[in-house]
Amino acid sequence: MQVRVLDTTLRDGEQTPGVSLTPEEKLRIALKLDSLGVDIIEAGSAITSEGEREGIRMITSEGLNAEICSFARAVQDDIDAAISCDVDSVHLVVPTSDLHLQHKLRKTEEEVLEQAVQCTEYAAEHGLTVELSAEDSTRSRMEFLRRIFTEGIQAGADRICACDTVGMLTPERSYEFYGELSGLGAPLSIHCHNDFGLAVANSLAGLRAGASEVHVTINGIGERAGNAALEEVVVALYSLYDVKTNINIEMLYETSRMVARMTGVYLQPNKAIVGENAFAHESGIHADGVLKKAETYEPITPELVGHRRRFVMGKHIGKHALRKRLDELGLKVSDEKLMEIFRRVKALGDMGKCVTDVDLQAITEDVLGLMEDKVVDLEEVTIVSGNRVTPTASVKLKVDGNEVLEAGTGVGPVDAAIVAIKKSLADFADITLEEYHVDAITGGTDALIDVIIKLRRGDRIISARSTQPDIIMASVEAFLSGVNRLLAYED
Ligand SMILES: CC(=O)SCCNC(=O)CCNC(=O)[C@H](O)C(C)(C)COP(=O)(O)OP(=O)(O)OC[C@H]1O[C@@H](n2cnc3c(N)ncnc32)[C@H](O)[C@@H]1OP(=O)(O)O
Ligand SMILES: CC(=O)C(=O)O
Repeated sequence: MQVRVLDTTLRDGEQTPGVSLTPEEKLRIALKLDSLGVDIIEAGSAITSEGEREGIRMITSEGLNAEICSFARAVQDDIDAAISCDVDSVHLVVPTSDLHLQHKLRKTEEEVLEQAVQCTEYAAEHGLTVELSAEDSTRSRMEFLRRIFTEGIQAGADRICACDTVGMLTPERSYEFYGELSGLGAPLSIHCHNDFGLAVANSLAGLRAGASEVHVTINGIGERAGNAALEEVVVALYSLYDVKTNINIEMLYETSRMVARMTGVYLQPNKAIVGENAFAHESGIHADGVLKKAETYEPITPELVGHRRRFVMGKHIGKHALRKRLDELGLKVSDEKLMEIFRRVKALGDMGKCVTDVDLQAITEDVLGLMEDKVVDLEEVTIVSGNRVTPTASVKLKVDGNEVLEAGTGVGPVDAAIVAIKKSLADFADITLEEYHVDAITGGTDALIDVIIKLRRGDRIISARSTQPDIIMASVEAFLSGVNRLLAYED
């Protein structure tokens, strides 16, 4: 069995409140989806706006492998708009529940049926592949649903789709429901929403019942709680049901990240398959198991979906994972020192802190006694800054026992201070600042400032950190801490 994938990230996904993509962004995502291997790209809803049509046209003019589809209501103008974008197909949507007919369309079943048939004929006559879709089908009368699909197929619909528009199915009902629609004479598609968190389970149940196409979005974005997530459906089919799709599974993680970046809808860390924690391990028992045999706590390999495994340091850590991380950071320690580092990591965890690599390096260097004799010590720092002066800093340092006085100017007070320190050390060691990152941990102008820097000396790169309410002092301390650690390694 092979399942076809219709990706609607660019249509239903873009209907996520707050998301709108420019034509160029749509094109970039479409190119990615095409290389991912989706069979059909629902590129948008051509009637929506001029920009939407421009985006769809940009996509159709690329000659992609995927079929390019536009959403259309059962309205001739919508189909004409789709035709003007040169799409291959329309996802022609007709509400079918009494609720939608009476309150939204204010039409009878007969009127809607006629509208659906006419629009199907019109689209087919204009050379479009037609996927006739019933909106709110899972709250519709089965008899009417079967009738609209049967007459739609007679009118030229190539495929039919039943939408669980507000996510009302359960896996059991989905199996029954799609089973009843799977023998009507055209391939059946599934379109499930995630209002009860069941979109993926319902999609899988419907596919098992005989549907052959599934509508999904990257990261499960879409209206309200979203749609069935492509990555979850595809990997479940592959790993749990032994069912094939044309998706290049190893591109799932990069595609997920791209869509998150471009839509601004970022993932919760525990998102299945593509979340940052999907292959991360902190607890000692798990990490030890994974180090010995990854399958113990990983149902699939991270490489399968283009992700990566991570071991996270914190309260639940065990010694095996700690040793591994220290090895990766190039820090060699005895069993006795390992126990001391282990104890300190646990103590930080008990204080509610997460332990970053910078913290782990600092703890290890302290335990190893690398920091006992600081080569560089700050005696004084003075800053002058304002709207009519060039930011200037003077520093007095003790460098290897000798007093060094220097001054520097910069684009701001932090830059001036770092320039002055670098000048003080110029004759002593060739150290360069590779990265500087600053965060305000708490809110307000009196916030705690967290500065993380990366320094290089030759081939060795280290990170250092300082957290203080004063951004200049945090920067100076982080810099000097990094310098001392680099110099300590020299010994
Ligand atoms: C479940 C889904 O995801 S449906 C897809 C949702 N996507 C969109 O809405 C795409 C973006 N939408 C838009 O840009 C606009 O809503 C447009 C251009 C489609 C229409 O805009 P407007 O003409 O201003 O109408 P508006 O959006 O206010 O109302 C929708 C109209 O379409 C009708 N309609 C809704 N669905 C359908 C349908 N499937 N087939 C036919 N008519 C429909 C409604 O009854 C209403 O008609 P009315 O004006 O006669 O009352
Ligand atoms: C058509 C569609 O997106 C829905 O019914 O959910």
